[in-house]
Amino acid sequence: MDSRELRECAAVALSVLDLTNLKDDCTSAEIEDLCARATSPLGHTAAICIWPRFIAQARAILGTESPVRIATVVNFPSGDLDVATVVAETRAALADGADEIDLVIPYRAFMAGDEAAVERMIAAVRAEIAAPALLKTILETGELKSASLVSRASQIAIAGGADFIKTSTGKVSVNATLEAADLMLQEIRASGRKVGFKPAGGISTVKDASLYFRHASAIMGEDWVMPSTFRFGASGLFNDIQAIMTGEKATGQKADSQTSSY
Ligand SMILES: O=C[C@H](O)COP(=O)(O)O
Repeated sequence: MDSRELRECAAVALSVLDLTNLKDDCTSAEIEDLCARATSPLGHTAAICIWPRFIAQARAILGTESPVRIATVVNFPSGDLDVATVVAETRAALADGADEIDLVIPYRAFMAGDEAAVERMIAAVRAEIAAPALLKTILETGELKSASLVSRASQIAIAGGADFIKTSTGKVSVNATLEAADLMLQEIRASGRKVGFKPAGGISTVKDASLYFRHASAIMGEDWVMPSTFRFGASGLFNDIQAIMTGEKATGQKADSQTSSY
C-alpha cells in the first residue's frame, strides 16, 4: 500500500468510524472531546458510540441535524440481562436521542444451546426500533470459540432483522478478527439482505482497517464499504487516521498480515 492509498484508506475509515468511548470511567469532559473529534475539520465520523448515560449530553452538543449519529449499547457487555430490562434500556436510549442501538446478544445462553433466547431478545429489541434508527447486534465472536457458532449467530441475527452484525464488545480478550469477519460477511452475502458489518474491538491502525476493507470488498464487492453497510467500532483508530490524514505520521509501509484465531 503506497502513501496515497493509505491516506485514501484513512479517509474512508474516518467516514465509517463509530468513534467509541465505552470506558467504565468515561466522563462528561471526554464526551465533549469525543464529539469534537467526531466533527473535526478532517471530516465527520459515521457515529459516536457511548454509554447510555451520556446520550442526552451528546445530543445537546451535536444537535438534531448532525451528520454524526449517536450509537449506544444495551445488554452490554455481559449479554445476560433479561428481555424486559433490555427493552427498557432501549426505550430510554431512543428517548434520550440515540440513533443506533448496539445490542449484545445473550451469547452465553446461545453457547449453552439456547438459540430461542437470542431470537427472543432480538425480536423484542427490534420491535422498539424504527427507521432511521438502526439495530446492531453484537455477537461477541471471540467468546463463541468456533466458526460454526459465529456463522449460526450471524444467521439468527440476520433472520431477526438486525441492520448490522457486529463482532465484539471490546471487553473480552479476543475481539474483532479477520476470520470472524470472513464468516460474518459470508452469512451477510448468503442472506441476500441489506445487512451491514461492524468489526469492533482492538482495531487501532489504518493498516488494520485496510485488511477489513480488503476482506469486505472481496466478499461483498468493491462499492460495499460505506456508512450504511460498514462501520468500525474503535476507540483508538481515530488517532492513527488523524496522524495519517494530517501527515504527522510517515506512510508507505506495507499492511501487515494477520493470523486466524479459530
Ligand atoms: O464497540 C467498540 C469497542 O468497544 C471498541 O473497542 P476498542 O476500545 O478496543 O477500540
